[in-house]
Amino acid sequence: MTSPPPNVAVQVRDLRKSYTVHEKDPGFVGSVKSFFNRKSHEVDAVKGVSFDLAPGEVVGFLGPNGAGKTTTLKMLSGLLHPTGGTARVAGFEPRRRENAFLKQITLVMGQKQQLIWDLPALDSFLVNQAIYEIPDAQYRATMREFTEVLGLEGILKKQVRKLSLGERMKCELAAALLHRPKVLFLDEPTIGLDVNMQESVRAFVRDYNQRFGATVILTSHYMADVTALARRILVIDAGALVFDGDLASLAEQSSGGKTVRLQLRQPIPLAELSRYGQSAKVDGLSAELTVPRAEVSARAARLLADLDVADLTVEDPPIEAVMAELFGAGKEKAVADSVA
Ligand SMILES: Nc1ncnc2c1ncn2[C@@H]1O[C@H](COP(=O)(O)OP(=O)(O)OP(=O)(O)O)[C@@H](O)[C@H]1O
Repeated sequence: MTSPPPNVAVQVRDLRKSYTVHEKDPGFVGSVKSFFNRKSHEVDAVKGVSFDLAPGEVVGFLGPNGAGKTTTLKMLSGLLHPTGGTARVAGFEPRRRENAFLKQITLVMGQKQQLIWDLPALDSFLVNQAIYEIPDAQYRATMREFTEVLGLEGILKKQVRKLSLGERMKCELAAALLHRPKVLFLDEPTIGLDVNMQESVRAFVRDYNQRFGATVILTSHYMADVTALARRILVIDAGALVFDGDLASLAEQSSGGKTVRLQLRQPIPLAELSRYGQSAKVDGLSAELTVPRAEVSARAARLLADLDVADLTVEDPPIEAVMAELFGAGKEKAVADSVA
């Protein structure tokens, strides 16, 4: 494969990964049987994915459970060898795991930890300083910045096992970014965190991206992470890329209509508002309803002409609703949420 142009940080072409899964009946008899007659089948986890990321781009990588997100990120960070296709990250072929490559990337998995459990986080940081050969001055400067942005003061010297989940996640992020990688693979970095902690992780990632011009691929089940950080969205479903575009165009994929919110000067009976659209709600002088995407202008004009409207806004459905609809799961909930 020829080198990608310098304005491409991540280049993925027809990337594929199949796992061989060995089957075994439960129990001792099953073990003996499988010893003599081993059965297996292939799982095509990633089926020919292609995309390019520009340096500094932040991309949300979305998809239902088992879609192939983690497998893709593991291939891009060199932990898994692809079955087919090619990837180049920061100019390197990930599968070779060259030192120079490892210094350019990081993989953060919210469900896994790299900090040493029985030692203070500071000790793990020193280990990483040695592994990544971070010069002392750069280590101290980065530690100062991270301590300030993440609020690490007071927790660095505590045994990791005694930290709260949120405190530990902040330390995990700091450890993973200490060597100032240029490409970040963040797999569910906010999983299990409370809303405030999620927000501080987001702020940290945003700050890091801006400060170092890092390229970020982020998977998250919390749409707030994605909407706050990423303009571009890649959606993978059953191993295949089914969407690559901005958030607004993802919302366009929804057939669920748009939400019209009204601020009225005169109260209106619910039955009357319901004539203009679906799922109408009235709360005092505030009202909302869902109207078909293609008829938004016409319905809005009618509402303005017929009612005493102080303010009218039109919103796309929440991204959760679009995703639920795209994946055919929780459709009723999606519709309910989209007008909540
Ligand atoms: N080591 C493995 N051996 C066999 N099959 C695997 C292995 N790892 C993942 N798979 C399968 O590959 C598919 C993709 O899994 P992957 O973990 O990449 O999905 P994901 O999109 O990250 O899902 P989630 O959102 O649930 O984390 C799934 O069908 C999964 O069961």
